[in-house]
Amino acid sequence: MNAILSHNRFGLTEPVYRSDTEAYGTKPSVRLRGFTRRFGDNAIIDGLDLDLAPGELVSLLGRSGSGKTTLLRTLAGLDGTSGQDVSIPAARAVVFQDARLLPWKRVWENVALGLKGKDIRKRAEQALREVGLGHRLDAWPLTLSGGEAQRTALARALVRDPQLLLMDEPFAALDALTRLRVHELVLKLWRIHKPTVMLVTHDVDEAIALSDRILVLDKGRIVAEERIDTPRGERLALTVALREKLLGCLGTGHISEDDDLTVVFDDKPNIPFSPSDPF
Ligand SMILES: Nc1ncnc2c1ncn2[C@@H]1O[C@H](COP(=O)(O)OP(=O)(O)OP(=O)(O)O)[C@@H](O)[C@H]1O
Repeated sequence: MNAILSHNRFGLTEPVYRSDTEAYGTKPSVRLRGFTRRFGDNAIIDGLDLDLAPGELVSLLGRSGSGKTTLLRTLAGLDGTSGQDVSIPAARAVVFQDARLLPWKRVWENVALGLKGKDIRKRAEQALREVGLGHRLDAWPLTLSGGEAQRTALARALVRDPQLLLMDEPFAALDALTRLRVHELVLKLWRIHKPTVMLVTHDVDEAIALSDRILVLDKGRIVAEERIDTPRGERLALTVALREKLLGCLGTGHISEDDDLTVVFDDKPNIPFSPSDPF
């Protein structure tokens, strides 16, 4: 069980205890039925059904070109969904792989960008404190480290109090140690604010460490799904077993299922090799 404070951005009240695996609400936060997205004649997303429960943290794995970003853009409302059976929350925020900060605006101004109403600086300040950057409010983005820039992007998303937080490989450009620290931070913030999260990642271990559920997308369809009930603190042993299975679903990301995976030697019989061999 994790002791957290009940969610009120401007006045933290009594603690609420919530386990990692507590059941979520029954009414989905995100619901797609038979969703299709075409570019020309190609159905990049092909008749997809998807439900995300409120407060659920779901990772989306898939080879390059499988449609992950296209799906994320749909959930962000950045792509046309008209005439389709799509239900997404109104309050959404996106964190991209690059922090996308405006270099001519100070850190707090980047976080406050587009906010309306009173106490905008105060709200930005509060969000920046939450990501551990209360001391860099007036800094210029170009003076931030990669991890700090991504934390600023996270603060900019959080300050909007999103019901749905979408993240497109937000940790990919960070070094291994910084990535682990930002994982911890994201989990801490997620436990406090409980947005529904869709995380696009290429990193199977990251998906196992963070998620309630992992989806594997291939050619615009969900081809594998793993629900993880093991508490996050106890996932190391699980990782070893589950990563092989998920890597099997993914291939290497470079070799397609249609490729001929047979090597022919002159003096030996055909030797098949596996997409997970380290080439
Ligand atoms: N605006 C567009 N016009 C035409 N084709 C597009 C457009 N956007 C995406 N595609 C195509 O849709 C397919 C899926 O792209 P998408 O970016 O969703 O894949 P992805 O799984 O996120 O890949 P990656 O892991 O490499 O980022 C690709 O073949 C891409 O070329």
